[in-house]
Amino acid sequence: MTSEQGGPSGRSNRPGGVRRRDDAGRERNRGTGRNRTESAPSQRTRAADPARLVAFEVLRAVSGDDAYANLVLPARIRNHHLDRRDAGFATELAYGALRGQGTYDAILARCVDRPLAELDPAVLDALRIGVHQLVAMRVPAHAALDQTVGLARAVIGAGPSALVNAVLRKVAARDLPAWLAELTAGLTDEVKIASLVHSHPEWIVRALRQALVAHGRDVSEITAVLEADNAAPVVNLVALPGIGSLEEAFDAGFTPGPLVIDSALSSGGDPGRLASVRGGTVRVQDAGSQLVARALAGVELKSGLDGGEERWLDMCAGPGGKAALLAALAAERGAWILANEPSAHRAKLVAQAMAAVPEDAWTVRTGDGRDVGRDHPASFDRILVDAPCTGLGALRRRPESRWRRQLSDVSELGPLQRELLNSALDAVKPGGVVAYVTCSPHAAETIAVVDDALRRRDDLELLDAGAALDAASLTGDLGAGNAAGKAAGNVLSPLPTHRMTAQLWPHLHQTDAMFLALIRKL
Ligand SMILES: C[S@@+](CC[C@H](N)C(=O)[O-])C[C@H]1O[C@@H](n2cnc3c(N)ncnc32)[C@H](O)[C@@H]1O
Repeated sequence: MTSEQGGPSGRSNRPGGVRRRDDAGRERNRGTGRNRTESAPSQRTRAADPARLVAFEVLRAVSGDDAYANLVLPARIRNHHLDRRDAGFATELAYGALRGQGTYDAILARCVDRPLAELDPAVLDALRIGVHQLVAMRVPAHAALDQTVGLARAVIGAGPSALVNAVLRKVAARDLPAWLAELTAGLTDEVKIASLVHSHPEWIVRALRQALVAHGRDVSEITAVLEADNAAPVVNLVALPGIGSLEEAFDAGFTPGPLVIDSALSSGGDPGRLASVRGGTVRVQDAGSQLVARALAGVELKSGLDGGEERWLDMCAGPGGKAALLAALAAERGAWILANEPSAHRAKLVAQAMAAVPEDAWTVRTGDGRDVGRDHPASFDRILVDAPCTGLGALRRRPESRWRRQLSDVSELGPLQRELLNSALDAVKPGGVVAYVTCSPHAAETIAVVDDALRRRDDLELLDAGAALDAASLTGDLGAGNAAGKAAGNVLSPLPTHRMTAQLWPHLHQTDAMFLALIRKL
């Protein structure tokens, strides 16, 4: 099926031609009466296709200015007035080229006569965009070549565009399976092979393999984990309980979320077009985040025997996703929540996120969570520590982060994670519960941190986080408790304490890989 595009991006970038893109991003040219694959490079596309230009600008901002793709992309789409279909094409191209960078650079290294580091970074970004179209998108090779060469000519120059043309022609000589066979020929190291085939740094492949075992799963699941990281994630919505409604989202094509109440999901489209999302009563939030927040809210307390209102704390609240859901849940049952965040800018985002919730239900504190235990000892019934972490469980949402993160980040974050958890354990009332959460399954950021707390203190008891997630879910059988893996026959792990913690996985639950431990103070 093809359809004519309206708006500025539907106009031809070439004299005499009208550019059309179908659902798969294929383009058809009409009106020039010339077979463009036969024309010389210098006579081909002279201006950049806006969708490809947007993808290129995103890659340049990410590699040149350390920008975040998910923040840059929407602004560039707006600047270039892309319609919905072009925006989808640009998103797939930018995110795909960023996710696939490891594999694509390995392919390019075989097609360029010098080390890639010696290329102009802009040329390298144009090449990555070209490779993604050639090996991973349903774009005809001639369109991928012509348009990428045209882009390079328009934004970098005629000389570099000739290099781009020559290199991409070599890339186009093989399809992806043939390239992968060539790249991995003679290799026996499973980590190296997975790193090349699934475009993850080797240290992350190693860490995710270890994380599977540490959380009681089988290491053979690594392929599914890496594939899930490379798939475009669905958009999840949450209607703030007692405040928001999903009716408008359902009318717009979202479907009810299967995992958690008051949620919806969609595989495409911009949720920002919904008035309920713009008004903040419905929010974009991964189902895993919703589940861990609801699990904490649902757990039975042995504190609060004084009969007063429950006091909750979100110790690391920015930018406020879980704080907003927790605040709405707190408001429903007459509780109050303090949302703490050290960064003033992010603290403002937290207040904005909670703005739809009655304001007597919440307060924002701008400060270091490590001080809260000292400043407010034994003061809270429920505390969320959504600790700063490597984010290795959310790689599908942050396409560039796998290339930015380093092994050293894991050990650098460890002391902060431990201090925050310890501060929360000081701040919680006896009988109250602390949820320690990360969007990373890395054993050093999850069970090792919880183990240390349990070793250092004798006033703690671990609750069954898997059961709490099940109770918070619609299905009741998530199988996220780490005991589930043990039952599945993995004899290496987990240790007895680990069996009480829980780990969600993108390949199993279609959520971010959130870790949850629920710790009660005795
Ligand atoms: C994983 S994010 C939290 C995400 C948030 N809960 C949400 O759902 O939107 C971790 C947050 O911890 C904050 N943070 C960093 N150092 C901190 C500290 N010393 N005390 C408290 N929070 C800290 C970061 O600024 C960041 O906003």
